Amino acid sequence: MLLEIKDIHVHYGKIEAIKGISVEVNEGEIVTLIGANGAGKTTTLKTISGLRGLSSGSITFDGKDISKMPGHKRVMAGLGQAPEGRGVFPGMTVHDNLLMGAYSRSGDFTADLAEVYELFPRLAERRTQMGGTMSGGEQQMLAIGRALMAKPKVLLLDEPSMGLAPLMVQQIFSIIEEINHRGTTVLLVEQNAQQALKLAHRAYVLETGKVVKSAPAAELLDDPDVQAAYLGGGLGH
Ligand SMILES: Nc1ncnc2c1ncn2[C@@H]1O[C@H](COP(=O)(O)OP(=O)(O)OP(=O)(O)O)[C@@H](O)[C@H]1O
Repeated sequence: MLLEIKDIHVHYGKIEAIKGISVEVNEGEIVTLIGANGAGKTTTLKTISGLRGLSSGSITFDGKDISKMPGHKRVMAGLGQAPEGRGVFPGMTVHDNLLMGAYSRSGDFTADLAEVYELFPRLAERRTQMGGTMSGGEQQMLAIGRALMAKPKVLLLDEPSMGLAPLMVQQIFSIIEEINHRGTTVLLVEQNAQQALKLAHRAYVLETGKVVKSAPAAELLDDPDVQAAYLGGGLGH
């Protein structure tokens, strides 16, 4: 197993937001965490990336306990992050934003830059444009491209579909699929349960800080409870 989150508890002050969540991600998989607003998806992802500390439980990545490792070291160890709200540097060009993604690496990354531009032709067209003037979808592409520049073993994605038009969501999701085909494992947090379940191999359903279901994604797409709660009242897919 590449990434193992074991019985983590996370607090905001006295409030326990995550009440014992366990998630496993195997090499080569796309795993998704779905759930309503406030279920704890983002907090779980932030805890994995090191932006929040945990009160108890453990996170093991690539055979090492990283529970107490600082966030930037987790990136260097191979946990790539494209944060919620994108985190693009607005006053830097697209190109420089991408180069920032490789800051922790040594050696030549020309081939990786070329691959990111190949995956995202839109970024290649706009390489001299300022990050802050890109559209929401383009900024999402840039955030993912920048994360890829660190050559992650696992890519952590926090709601990449947020605020995007359906066509752009489809584009982003098909690029995520392609990134996975090329060998990167993906852990995806999504409100858009339908799209996420279509893309992922396995999924976890979170409710109020706990996992209430975990199963192959295709199974959850057909689960009447999941359909009623997260897929538009079972209107099909
Ligand atoms: N900075 C914070 N301070 C206090 N409580 C917080 C903070 N961030 C999140 N919470 C609380 O933690 C719980 C989990 O929130 P979280 O953002 O992880 O959920 P989520 O499933 O990602 O939802 P959303 O899709 O709305 O982001 C919620 O009850 C939320 O109010």
